[in-house]
Amino acid sequence: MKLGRLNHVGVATPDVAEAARVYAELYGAADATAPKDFPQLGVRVVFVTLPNMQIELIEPLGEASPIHKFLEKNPKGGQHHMCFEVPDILAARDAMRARGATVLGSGEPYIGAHGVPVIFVHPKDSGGVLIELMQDPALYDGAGGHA
Ligand SMILES: CC[C@@H](C(=O)O)C(=O)SCCNC(=O)CCNC(=O)[C@H](O)C(C)(C)COP(=O)(O)OP(=O)(O)OC[C@H]1O[C@@H](n2cnc3c(N)ncnc32)[C@H](O)[C@@H]1OP(=O)(O)O
Ligand SMILES: [Co+2]
Repeated sequence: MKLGRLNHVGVATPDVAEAARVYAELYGAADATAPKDFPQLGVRVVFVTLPNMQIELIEPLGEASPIHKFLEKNPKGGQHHMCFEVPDILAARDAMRARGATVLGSGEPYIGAHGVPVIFVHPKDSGGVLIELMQDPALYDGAGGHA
């Protein structure tokens, strides 16, 4: 298993609409979706699309959100994770474990905001950077993840 394309950088923020305004007005990155809630993932999301990748602005939906603690520690928000595409998410999960990394949660891939299965690798395994691995959408056949 080796990393493929950088799909997105996740940025935690207390207010995705306000963060999207900053990327549009300060950087001219105005190709952004409307805020959308993903209650099953515990986040509200705006995708800012750039020529080569996306910025995924994420706001917590309540205290059970996986980014709630991060925002408690960083109230103004900050860079949260990087997401790379992989050709086979189950093979990637197994490779991470075989190489001694900690796959978060149950380790079962689940459907992320892009509609394909994802897993997360603990930040302690990558020098303090939380890594999301995403099934390459072009190679997704509908298998390997649950909603
Ligand atoms: C939009 C949907 C989806 C997509 O489709 O793209 C997403 O990207 S959603 C993104 C949010 N979801 C996740 O992050 C899921 C996986 N995350 C987790 O399981 C947890 O958040 C975590 C990474 C295990 C952290 O656990 P938590 O309980 O929130 O905090 P702790 O205080 O226990 O953290 C332990 C340790 O890790 C450090 N940490 C926490 N978050 C990060 C981070 N984003 N980047 C780097 N380091 C992080 C934290 O500081 C602690 O360190 P120590 O104090 O040194 O132990
Ligand atoms: Co993400």
